[in-house]
Amino acid sequence: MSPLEPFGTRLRHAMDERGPLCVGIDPHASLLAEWGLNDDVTGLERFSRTVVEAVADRVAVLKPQSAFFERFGSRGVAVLERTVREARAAGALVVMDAKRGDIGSTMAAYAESFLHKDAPLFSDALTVSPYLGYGSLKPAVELARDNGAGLFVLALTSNPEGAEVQHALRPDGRSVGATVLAHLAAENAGQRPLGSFGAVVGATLGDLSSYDLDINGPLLAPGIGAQGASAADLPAVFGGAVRNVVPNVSRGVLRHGPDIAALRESARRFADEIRAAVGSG
Ligand SMILES: O=C(O)c1cc(=O)[nH]c(=O)n1[C@@H]1O[C@H](COP(=O)(O)O)[C@@H](O)[C@H]1O
Repeated sequence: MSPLEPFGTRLRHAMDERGPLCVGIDPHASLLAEWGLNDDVTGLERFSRTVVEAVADRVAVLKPQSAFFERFGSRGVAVLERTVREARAAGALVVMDAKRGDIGSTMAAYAESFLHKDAPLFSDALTVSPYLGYGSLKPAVELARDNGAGLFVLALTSNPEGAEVQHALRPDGRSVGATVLAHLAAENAGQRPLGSFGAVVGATLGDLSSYDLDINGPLLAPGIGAQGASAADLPAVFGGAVRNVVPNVSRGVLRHGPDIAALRESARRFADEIRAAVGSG
């Protein structure tokens, strides 16, 4: 197999072709019940297959949330492997939402699990936490680079509890979140058309003009739909960086299942709202 182009390059092309929407695959127990499925591995598989069938051939990114699969043990993880494979085969990029973060030596093993091209769970990108120190992510940065993959580093998360860590001021007067963004900008310097090392920045956060979001990398923006933000909020939150935003919607789309046409229609509506708010090109 020929080596993959860098994640940032592949993502930019996918966003240009399909629009920037990322649909989350979050098989909450409550959603399985709403879809008339059992809260077991069979229900999990049915749910995930349905989402992939509905949207993997039309949205740029799918983001499976690993915890919802892990809770079923090894059989759930096997479903996650198939979900990743099938979503990628249908042309979507897969961001594995596992929010890993550890000291450098064990971070390397987490990176091997998701970012090595021969790993059963190889994904185009992985969500990671920098809160053991940004430098602890170095093995993941290096492995991602070697394998054409990317990272989304939690910078300014969508949940209200994040502020006590992310807004905390360092001795140099900069906030912790701003420092994470600065590290990412350095990682992506000179990369065209887009760097592979993204930040997670909640769409729920209001005006972020005091932060430099211009990291030359993608900004994964959860919070639209169930958490109260809307596509119309994106320009005010992200300013000039809005062109690099990958808005994530999970429950806002998933609640329309299990009907494939209804899932597609919901994803299309969100994609249209995003296009209207952000503009194309
Ligand atoms: O990394 C993430 O994906 C993430 C970061 C964050 O700050 N906030 C956040 O909601 N997420 C994830 O994004 C998804 C949001 O789901 P909905 O609120 O259902 O759209 C969930 O899978 C969350 O775990």
